Amino acid sequence: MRIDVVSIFPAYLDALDLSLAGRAREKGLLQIATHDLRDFTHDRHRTVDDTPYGGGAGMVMKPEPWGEALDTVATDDSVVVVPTPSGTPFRQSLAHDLSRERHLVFACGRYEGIDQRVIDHARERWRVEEVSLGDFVLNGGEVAALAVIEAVVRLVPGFMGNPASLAEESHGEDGLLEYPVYTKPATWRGHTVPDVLLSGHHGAIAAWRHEQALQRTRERRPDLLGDASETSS
Ligand SMILES: N#Cc1c(-c2ccc3ccn(Cc4ccc(CN5CCCC5)cc4)c3c2)n[nH]c1N
Repeated sequence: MRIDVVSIFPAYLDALDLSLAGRAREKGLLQIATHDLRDFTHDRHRTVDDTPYGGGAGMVMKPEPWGEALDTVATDDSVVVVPTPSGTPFRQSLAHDLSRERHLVFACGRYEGIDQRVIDHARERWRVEEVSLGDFVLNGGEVAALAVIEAVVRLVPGFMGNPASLAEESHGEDGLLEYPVYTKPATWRGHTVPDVLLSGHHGAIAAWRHEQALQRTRERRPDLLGDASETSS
């Protein structure tokens, strides 16, 4: 897989060198490159924004630099991922979908967003996914790109050291939240580990973990359980 990220703050993505993505790059499973949007401007001030048509606060990112950047970076089989507050909520299902793609191009906006014509034009040439991390407001798309990249890259076949750990994850096939996890010491500041986890009884451990996951999901994310959440025992 290849990932290209276009941003006016490309150094924001340096954190990827520290994470799983860095290891994937070493293993040859992943190529990642960042691009400074200002390198696709031609004026002395390397201008990337202007005032919004129709008025309103803030500035909007100009279409021309984005057009040149995507022309340069994207290829026929690219998927252009655009983080935006108005995007589709990013879910594990989309992470799985994107992990099978050959080339992802992240368009990280700033200011009040990217001129809509950039997205509309991109949809004429590539698959475009406008995604949101959640119902809160960030100052730009870089943080979202980091999160999406990490969620996607860890699903790339051959990437995770222990693929079995992917099988048990939250928001996976069973759609429940993660059960609580423990490690040594057995007692820490007066807090003990649940006896069942020390029992060696794998059936009982699996049942306890499922019940814990169900209880947590009921309490914190009843929406994941559908209509049955109120009535199930
Ligand atoms: N993913 C994700 C995101 C983002 C995100 C992603 C990308 C960009 C690019 C710029 N910003 C800043 C911004 C802030 C407010 C608005 C809304 N305004 C109302 C009237 C005109 C715009 C538009 C943009 C971004 C924010 N925020 N939250 C998420 N989950």
